[in-house]
Order: sequence, then structure tokens, then C-alpha cells
Amino acid sequence: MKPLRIALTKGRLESSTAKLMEKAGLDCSALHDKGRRLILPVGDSLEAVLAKAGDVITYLEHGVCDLGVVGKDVIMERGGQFFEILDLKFGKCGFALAAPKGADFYGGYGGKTIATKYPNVARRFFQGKNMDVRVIKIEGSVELAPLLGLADGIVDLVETGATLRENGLMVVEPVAEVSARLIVNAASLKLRKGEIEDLAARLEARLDK
Ligand SMILES: Nc1ncnc2c1ncn2[C@@H]1O[C@H](COP(=O)(O)OP(=O)(O)OP(=O)(O)O)[C@@H](O)[C@H]1O
Ligand SMILES: O=P(O)(O)OC[C@H]1O[C@H](OP(=O)(O)OP(=O)(O)O)[C@H](O)[C@@H]1O
Repeated sequence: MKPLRIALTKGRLESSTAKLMEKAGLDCSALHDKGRRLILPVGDSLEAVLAKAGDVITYLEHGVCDLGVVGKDVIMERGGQFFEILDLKFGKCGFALAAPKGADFYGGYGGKTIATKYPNVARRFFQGKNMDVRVIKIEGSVELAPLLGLADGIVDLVETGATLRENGLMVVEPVAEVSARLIVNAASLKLRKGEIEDLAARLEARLDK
């Protein structure tokens, strides 16, 4: 039987993913000693693919990967046709609306401008409030936008709050909680149900509380 292929998000989620798989009894030595390789064996039943977060979903939806580990932030922004089967309880942070300290974000009558790396999440949040805002997509260091006068506020991920604090911004309102999720391609879940459920159960048993 060929190994199940799992797409892992490179970067922040990488070490926690490897730690969890190790706790579940899978040999992750290749991940620790990967050099520049992007496809690596994990135990003898898994093949790990290291990809950018959004690409994890692309590979999964096209059926070239069976499983994926990706942040709920990316799932909320991208959506897609797949099953989310497990909250992995790491990569914990949250979406928040933030604005310059002391600003009355909801005050005044003028239209508001929001800068964000997550335009769909931001639009949905303000639609839920029946508020018509202008959304500008920014690729990173989103906190810059209100400081430079481009936006009234941002919708971004907040973990420790240090980036907001050190740049004179504050949380106006939390938007959603975020953590890493295990996702599965729909056809794989049908065709390799037993193996996938077995892996999910092994991971679930070793999750942080
Ligand atoms: N403080 C945080 N900031 C951003 N993402 C976080 C944070 N804490 C946990 N995460 C999770 O880690 C995932 C990967 O983040 P990471 O910054 O490594 O990649 P990225 O967002 O694609 O950024 P880059 O473009 O810099 O690679 C996010 O999608 C999110 O689910
Ligand atoms: O609350 P904190 O612990 O300060 O973490 C939140 C910050 O981390 C992320 O940025 P990242 O470092 O990924 O850089 P980026 O802005 O270029 O995406 C996020 O976009 C915030 O800026």
C-alpha cells in the first residue's frame, strides 16, 4: 500500500506538527534533518510534503495529497471542498479587529477602511455587523497600515499582543479563535477511511489539553 500523503504548513506550525506526530509514535527523524528537501517520509505509513499554508489546501483539493495540517485562519479565508476532522490545539491565536490606541473605531459617520491579509474574513465580519467598509489587501506587517494613515483599523492574527502593543495599537474586538486543523481530501476519506481514522485517532489521543 502506498503511504498516505500529508501536506504540512511550513514555518510556525512545523515544529508543533512534528512534535505531535512523534508523540503519536511516528518517526519524524527525516523532518528534523530535512535540509532543503520538501517530500519526506514520516514513519512507514506517511509521506510529508512541506508547503505554504494556502498551497496545502490547493494540493489537497486537487487530490494529490490525502491529508493536510493548516491554520483555521487559512481555512476561513480560502474555504474549499474538504473535511476538517481534528482541531490539533496548537498554533493557537485569534483574529481580531485592531485600531490605534484611544481611537473610537465605531464612532463617527465616515466610511471605514480596513487593511488585512485576510480580505474574506474581514468582509464577512463587517457584513455580520451590516457595516459597509473598504477592505485593502496587505501582504504582511499589516500593523503598518493604520500607522501610515492608509486604514482606520486592521483585521489580523494576534497571539501575544506584542506587535499591537509595540506599535500603539489595541484590540477593538475579537473576531474568531484560530488553531491548526487536520483536513482530509473527500475522496481519500472514502477510499482510505480506515487508515485515515486510525491516524486521526492516534493524533487525537496525544493532543495537548
Ligand atoms: N502569531 C501568529 N501569527 C501568524 N500566524 C500564526 C501565529 N500563531 C500561529 N499562527 C499560525 O501559523 C500559520 C503559519 O504562519 P506563518 O507565519 O509561518 O506563515 P504565513 O502566514 O504563510 O507567513 P509567511 O508569508 O511569512 O510565510 C498561520 O496560518 C496561523 O494559523
Ligand atoms: O500577537 P503577536 O504575538 O505579536 O503575533 C501577531 C503578529 O504575528 C503575525 O505576523 P508575522 O510575524 O507572521 O509577520 P507578517 O506580519 O509579515 O505576516 C501577525 O500577522 C501579527 O503581526
